[in-house]
Amino acid sequence: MNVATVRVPAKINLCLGVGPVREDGYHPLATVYQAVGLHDEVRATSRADDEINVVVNSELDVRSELATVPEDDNNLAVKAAKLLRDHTGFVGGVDLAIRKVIPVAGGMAGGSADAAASLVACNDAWGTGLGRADLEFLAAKLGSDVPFLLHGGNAVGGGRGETISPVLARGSYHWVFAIAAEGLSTAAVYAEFDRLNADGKVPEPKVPDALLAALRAGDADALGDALSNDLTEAALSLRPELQDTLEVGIEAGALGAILSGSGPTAMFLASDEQHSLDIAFALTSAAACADVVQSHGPVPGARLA
Ligand SMILES: C[C@](O)(CO)[C@H](O)COP(=O)(O)OP(=O)(O)OC[C@H]1O[C@@H](n2ccc(N)nc2=O)[C@H](O)[C@@H]1O
Ligand SMILES: Nc1ncnc2c1ncn2[C@@H]1O[C@H](COP(=O)(O)OP(=O)(O)OP(=O)(O)O)[C@@H](O)[C@H]1O
Repeated sequence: MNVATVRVPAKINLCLGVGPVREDGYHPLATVYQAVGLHDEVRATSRADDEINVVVNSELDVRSELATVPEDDNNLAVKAAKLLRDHTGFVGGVDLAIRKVIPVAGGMAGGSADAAASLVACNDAWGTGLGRADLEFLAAKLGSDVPFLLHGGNAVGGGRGETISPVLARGSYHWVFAIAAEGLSTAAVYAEFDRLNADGKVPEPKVPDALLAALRAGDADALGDALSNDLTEAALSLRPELQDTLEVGIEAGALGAILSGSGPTAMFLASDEQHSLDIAFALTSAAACADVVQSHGPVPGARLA
């Protein structure tokens, strides 16, 4: 019996450019990912038989959403373990234990993070010895965000999000996250994007030059101005009250304020630790969300603990 524990971060999209829906139902993206310091943990304990089991628990169960995380074959961490086993021909099973901190259905890629962590943890516990490139290949099959969660740091995402390329970046950034009481379905937000754009022509997405320049310079003010998210209108159409949450952070002087991915988490850029506390305080006082979390990025991707 071998045990491997992996810590994996959440992601945010500093920009999220969304193009016209493709024939396979996915949308082409031009995004810059950043991994941030909210971590899930996945522990893999190898089994001699062929069972793959999962249990999920959390010390931060602020929302009923945790109950919606499946403890069966639908869990993305289980899918990852099965994919690795099929790919390598390994004979044996695993018990997976997930400690969730990343908000569920929060637009921060929590499920994708657990899938990335499960790949790394099982690869270690089973001794299957796959390298980075093979793990990234499997990650792309599991979901659009999964390859980035292996990678971590900052990266440009293309294709449907699964193609990762490096970005020149410096600086560490202070973030405040407003966690909503109820999650939003990623598929539903993309469907709303299509509905809202049914009449117009959606241009091919592009990462804004101003954002890349801000990251190269490590300039938090410029980064705040350059944050963007093409899913904003769709997410706000499904959840109009998120506009109020964004405004509370803006009034508290956030350098930038957007929704994280498909939402409903709102993210605010602060200039330093004290500013981050001020924004967190304003959000809490205004009861603008269910929970407030301060964090920083970039941080590394899925790693053995
Ligand atoms: C919103 C983001 O988090 C931004 O990084 C991602 O685009 C979502 O990534 P994800 O949750 O890993 O998405 P997947 O599990 O691959 O897809 C979930 C659903 O989202 C929609 N989807 C996802 C990615 C994409 N580029 N276009 C899409 O239309 C599809 O309806 C898909 O069925
Ligand atoms: N390990 C997992 N953790 C969380 N959710 C999971 C997991 N496995 C499957 N799911 C399912 O996926 C749904 C979406 O959860 P997730 O937390 O990944 O959303 P998200 O963070 O909004 O995703 P993204 O940012 O990638 O769009 C959950 O409601 C749950 O049903």
